[in-house]
Amino acid sequence: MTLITTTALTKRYPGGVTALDGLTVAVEPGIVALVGANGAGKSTFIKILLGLLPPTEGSSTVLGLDPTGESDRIRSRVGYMPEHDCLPPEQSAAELVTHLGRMSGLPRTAARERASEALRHVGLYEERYRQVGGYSTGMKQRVKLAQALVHDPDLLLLDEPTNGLDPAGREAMLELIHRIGTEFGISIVVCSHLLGEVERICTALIAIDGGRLLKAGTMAAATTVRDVLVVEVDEGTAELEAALMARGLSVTRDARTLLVNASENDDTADVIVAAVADLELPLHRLDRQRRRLSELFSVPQKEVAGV
Ligand SMILES: Nc1ncnc2c1ncn2[C@@H]1O[C@H](COP(=O)(O)OP(=O)(O)OP(=O)(O)O)[C@@H](O)[C@H]1O
Repeated sequence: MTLITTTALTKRYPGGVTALDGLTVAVEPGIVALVGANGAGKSTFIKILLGLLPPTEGSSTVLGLDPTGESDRIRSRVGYMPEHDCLPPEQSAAELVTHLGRMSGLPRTAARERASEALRHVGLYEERYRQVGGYSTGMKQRVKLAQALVHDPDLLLLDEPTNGLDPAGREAMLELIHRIGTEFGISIVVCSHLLGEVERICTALIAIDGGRLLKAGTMAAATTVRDVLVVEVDEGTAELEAALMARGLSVTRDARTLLVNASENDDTADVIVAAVADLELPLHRLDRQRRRLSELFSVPQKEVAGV
């Protein structure tokens, strides 16, 4: 079943801001990156999917359900990690997550057990009876993730889960999200304005810009390879550059990396390997250059529309 669909989804806030503007997407299950600059409309999109906000126009489905009429059913199957810190400081993580499990409809004992389990998954089991107010930012983010997981959802909507974290904390959070998505088989939508980090852990992408769809599809398609081969040798870069040019290849050099145009000749990789062997150089790397996700946002929108 398609995870999320939207048709011409539009949200205009009172006061005239158009946060979403005719967004049409269909997303398959997996770990989905919802990317866009600050103010692009990501939080608005998530809130509409949860049924917390009505759209001005258009429609959507989440797990086949309609957020405008079936938001209770959606919230029983979807876990939501909001962007901002909204945790009561005097409660322990165990109390808080149990309470939110109860609110999701779990009986008391099941809520307590599920809360312990969710806190174990996010690495807070040992600390679960401490007051949340004394937690670090990383621990607070993990509590928010645990409460999103407590009722065993089919889909997690995570709004900027790495916000406020230092590089090590971000890395750990991304690893955790990836593990939850792959080991538990839960679909996840991760909102982020940091392209590099979602590029690594997500299988699909929805990119929005000013409330409009910039691109949607698999991450592999979004970062498709280019007709450029990347060559690195441990020594002899200049010699190799000259040898490749002598063999008629078009080469540009970027420090220790040689970028070789491979669009005109299928044998380019073979020619490179032969040149490296002739010069008896230690080959360190030879592969196709991938397009980075960040490049999506640095090209004019009309160039991307047809991709
Ligand atoms: N309740 C509101 N009333 C009026 N305008 C709003 C409201 N909420 C959001 N907006 C505006 O709608 C636009 C999209 O906001 P939204 O929060 O959805 O973007 P975002 O991509 O999640 O950004 P951020 O990452 O900064 O939260 C912004 O211009 C924002 O100022």
